[in-house]
Amino acid sequence: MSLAPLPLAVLVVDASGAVISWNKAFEKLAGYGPDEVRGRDLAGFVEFDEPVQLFSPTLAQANLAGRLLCARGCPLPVRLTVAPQSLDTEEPGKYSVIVLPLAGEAAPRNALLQDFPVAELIENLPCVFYVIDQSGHLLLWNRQLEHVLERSSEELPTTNVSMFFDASEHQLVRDNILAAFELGSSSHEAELLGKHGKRTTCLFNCARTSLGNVPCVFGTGLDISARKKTEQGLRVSERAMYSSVNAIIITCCSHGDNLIEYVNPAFEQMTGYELAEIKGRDPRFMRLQGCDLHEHERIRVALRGKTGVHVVLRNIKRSGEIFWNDLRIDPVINIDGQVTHFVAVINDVTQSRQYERRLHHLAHHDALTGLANRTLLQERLKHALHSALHGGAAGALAFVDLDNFKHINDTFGHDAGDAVLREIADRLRAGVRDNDTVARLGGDEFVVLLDEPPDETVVADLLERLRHCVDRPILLRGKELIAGASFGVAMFPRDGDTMDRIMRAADAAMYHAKTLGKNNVQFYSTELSRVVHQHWLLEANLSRAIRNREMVLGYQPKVDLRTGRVVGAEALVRWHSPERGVVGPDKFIPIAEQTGLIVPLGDWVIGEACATLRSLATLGVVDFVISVNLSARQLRQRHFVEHLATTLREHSIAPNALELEVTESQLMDNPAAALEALAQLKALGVRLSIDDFGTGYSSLSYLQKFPVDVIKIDRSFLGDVASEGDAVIARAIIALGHNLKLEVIAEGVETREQLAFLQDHECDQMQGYYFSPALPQDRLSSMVCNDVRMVV
Ligand SMILES: Nc1nc2c(ncn2[C@@H]2O[C@@H]3COP(=O)(O)O[C@H]4[C@@H](O)[C@H](n5cnc6c(=O)[nH]c(N)nc65)O[C@@H]4COP(=O)(O)O[C@H]3[C@H]2O)c(=O)[nH]1
Repeated sequence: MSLAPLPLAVLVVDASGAVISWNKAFEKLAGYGPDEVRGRDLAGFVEFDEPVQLFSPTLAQANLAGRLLCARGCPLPVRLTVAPQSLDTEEPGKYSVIVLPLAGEAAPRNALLQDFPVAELIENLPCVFYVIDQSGHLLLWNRQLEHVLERSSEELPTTNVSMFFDASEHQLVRDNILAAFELGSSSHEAELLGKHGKRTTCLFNCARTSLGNVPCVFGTGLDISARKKTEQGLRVSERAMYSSVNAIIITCCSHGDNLIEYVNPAFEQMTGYELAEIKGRDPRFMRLQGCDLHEHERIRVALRGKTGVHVVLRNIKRSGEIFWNDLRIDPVINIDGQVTHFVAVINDVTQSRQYERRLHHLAHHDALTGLANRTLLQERLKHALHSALHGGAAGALAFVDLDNFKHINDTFGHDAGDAVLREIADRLRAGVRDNDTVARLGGDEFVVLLDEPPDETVVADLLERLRHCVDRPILLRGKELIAGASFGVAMFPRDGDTMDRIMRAADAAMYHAKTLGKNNVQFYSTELSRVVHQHWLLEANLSRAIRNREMVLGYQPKVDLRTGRVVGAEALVRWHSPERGVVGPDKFIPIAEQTGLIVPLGDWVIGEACATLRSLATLGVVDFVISVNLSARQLRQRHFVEHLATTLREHSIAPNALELEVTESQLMDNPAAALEALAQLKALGVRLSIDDFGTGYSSLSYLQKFPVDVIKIDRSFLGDVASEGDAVIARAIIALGHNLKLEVIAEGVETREQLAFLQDHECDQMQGYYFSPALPQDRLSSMVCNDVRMVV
């Protein structure tokens, strides 16, 4: 081991105490030259306070006090540490003696420093070291600098140090070196550039000195690249946080609470609160009391568990305005793994929330009336049914169908219809409690869902009251309209334990209310279910029957009352059902009307009647008229006239061989629309007849305008022609028809007296069991071909 660089005074002695080696520091401390040390004993230099047996093989370490006998003459109090050089196995029995002056007696610091191995130290410094002359060139440097600059030691002294930096920093570097020369010291940060692109940011600290009278600056450059990078990163995050459009709150939770430490400008702008006034407060001061409790609980749990959470809730701004927050809270963990802070990012989602709500409202409400729509009704019914099935409380569902809506709509137009629907909606809504639901399913179909009514009597009373409300006149453009409504009610779970069953039961009850003459309230019952079931069965079978051609036409002859000749026939449809036998039209025509099946059925009847006319024509029968009954629904079909023209053309039938019978009530339902439809049919050339005349309330002015050819006296007026009442009406109808230049036909003629009456009053034609019921086509053909006549 070399003792030379050690700053402490050290001697190495053998077991006899003879000095084997020593260092410069010892010479310095004792004031002897090497020749004066060599060959002497330790005892020649040191006086121990107590006599000691020093060097035994068992000695581990000894601390002793004594005096160093210095060359200067005065003994120096010292402490000696003696230890065997046990590691040096080559030279056993050697001991190190470190001589330390006691406090106050230390050699001057400079003296120690002079012995310090400065060159080695500089070389191994963990930073850049340099000495620069006034021209800006390096005089001295350490390995670290070569390494950072990626240059060899030959290149360094020839380059001005400013060249080791980016051009943008040259001035800064020069200024700082100059400052050190002028002011004694300076410090700055700059980035050293390696020859091959390496960049090292250093903190330079330099000071003025001189080497052999040459003024220079020396200093160190500490690599702060990593710190710079972190600082830079922090600055970016801080900036990002500052300029984020999302509001950010940082809270501190180190002391078990959660208090605001920082909010960014976006937060201040969003809430109106400034950092200064809310710093140190718990962010909960902004919450809307009593709302979003579930969300607040989730936040509480997350904060306690030091985890993240995402919620959407309402808070209050400084202005008192409530706003919707999309709030994401995340913990911030320090290097020790402790959660010290939480960062909350808030997005104001008030607008999108309102938009969502609006969409939700639109998706769940009827645009015209604002009532619940089918979707919302189903949701509420599902919920009510669930409570009924599991909680035991019953519910009631009522279907409400307006009785006169179609008439109002057709007569007064759609605007009036809409106004009526809105008014009815208001009345229904006003008549129930807040937790009940009133819905509109479309058209004039309303539904009332009663939430947990006490019993059926209460339901009946309430719906009866609602019915009265709906039945009150509605004032529209100075006219009083009455909508009237039929109510069908199902109690659940008694009448159904699924939504579908409940709806069907209420629908069935409403259908029943309609058949009972409308404007009444009917509850569902099992008996009703049977009737309705029959109805539905019929409905299902009817559509199949039309497809399977189970329909048959009968033809009731029409007789000229002057000649007794058969001049025409009325086509009457029958259903030859494989299960039920022959079913009369009274049973199925109303169902066909309700379901719309009347349209394909009516088309079939017209086609069939045309085929019969064609077959009669081929038998040479001309001037023969077949009439068919036309339903109002057919008449309303948009392309009915074109369709009819096509059918006539296809069968090569002259239009005036076909007569269309429309009932008086159908025409008067919407006279204006009827007038237009009849005019188009007339233009086509077909004959038109008003059926059941006298049963409706035709206004004479309309009657004059309708382009009809025939009026048909309803058979109820021929009941007892002997009675003055019936006879008067029948006579008046015949006279009226003739005055309007129309033919008059009597239907349902059964007796000789009726016939005589009609002949006496010059009625033109008759049909009825007196002469013939409806006949199959072949029998009609043979009757007409054989000119079978009624005896007149
Ligand atoms: N008591 C009595 N009745 C007689 C007499 N003579 C004929 N009748 C019956 O009176 C009804 C006359 O037809 P409607 O008034 O047009 O009344 C028809 C008509 O409104 C409707 N209908 C029949 N076929 C069709 C059709 O193809 N289309 C449409 N839309 N309705 C039809 O069904 C109703 C009933 O038809 P039907 O049962 O065939 O009953 C027929 C006929 O069989 C009689 O002397 N005494």
